[in-house]
Amino acid sequence: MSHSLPKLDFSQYQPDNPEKKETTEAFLKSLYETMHDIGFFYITGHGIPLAWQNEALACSKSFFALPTDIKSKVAMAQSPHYRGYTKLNGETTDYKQDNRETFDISKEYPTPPPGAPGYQYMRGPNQWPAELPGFKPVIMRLLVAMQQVGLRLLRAMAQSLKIDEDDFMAMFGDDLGMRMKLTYYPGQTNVKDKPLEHGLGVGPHKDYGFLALLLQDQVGGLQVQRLSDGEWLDASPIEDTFVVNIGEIFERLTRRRFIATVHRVLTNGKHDRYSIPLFLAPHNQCKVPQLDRFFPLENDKRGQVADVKEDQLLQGEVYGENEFKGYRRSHVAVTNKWFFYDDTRANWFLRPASITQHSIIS
Ligand SMILES: O=C(O)CCC(=O)C(=O)O
Ligand SMILES: [Fe+2]
Repeated sequence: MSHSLPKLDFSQYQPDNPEKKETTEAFLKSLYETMHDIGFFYITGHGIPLAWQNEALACSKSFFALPTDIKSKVAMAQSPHYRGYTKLNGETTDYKQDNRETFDISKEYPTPPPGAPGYQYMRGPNQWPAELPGFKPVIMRLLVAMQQVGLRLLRAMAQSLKIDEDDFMAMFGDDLGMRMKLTYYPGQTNVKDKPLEHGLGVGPHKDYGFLALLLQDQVGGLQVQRLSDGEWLDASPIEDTFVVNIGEIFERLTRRRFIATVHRVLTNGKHDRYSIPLFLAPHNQCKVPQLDRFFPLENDKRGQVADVKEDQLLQGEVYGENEFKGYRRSHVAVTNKWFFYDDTRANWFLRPASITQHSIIS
């Protein structure tokens, strides 16, 4: 089968090995061209064992196969850190309800101190299903491995853009923003978890933050919209590869030298599909550099800015505040249950325990 998206071999990228200077340079050139023209590619040579990938997909499948009342015990509504299970059709993309269930995980961070502003609660512990004791180690093993590959890809991207690598990487660090989503897209013929008729697992969208790295099973359904002609290309599954793309904020920071490409997932006619995307973003306190820090406007080749909506602009704003804004909107019930806006302090805070325990909104 031919695949219309480029495939890059990440083992060619060895920036710390002087003997691999040429292959590293060649990799960076292809990376730049790919991110400039298409904004989506597969990576091979990533170093994550196939067994870790398959075991994580199998664990994810076992989780979604649990009865709804068991899955609901780790519902996202239970977590002020926006972690856990979201039921079928629980989120909306491009005005249509998603035909998927998700389970959101991040690194295990300590709970923020009492009185911390709301956005700091994006960090905190995960929820884990007590019924599946083997789940956590297998999922966390993949999360750590994908995070390492993701950070290495970001470093390669900075090098290919010829921007200051240390300056760019300082936006991430230990407290980086990270989110893994286990996803389950029931097939159109699934009678238990019947998808809506519109046939979209997830509607057309650009990812928001910086980098997305995706593991998918062999079913297929992910499509990428080519910028030049609007054509939808299949990102057909290729075993032992990950699919890479960037988010809107990064697109903006590069002044569109790199593009954040629109993509969607079609519901498969017959088969259920499982995928595991990981999203990386700057650390909580990071002030994303002014947009012309890396690329002053006078050197702007494309003369275009990305279409990040005005209220998502990040200039001078703490990244964590912005990320929190996105989550507040996507998961309104979770927000109402856990947070309130305090006019006097002009910020969001966790509701006092007495209120959350008796909350009428669930
Ligand atoms: O499941 C996939 O293939 C892609 C999911 C996706 O685009 C997303 O969650 O942002
Ligand atoms: Fe996406």
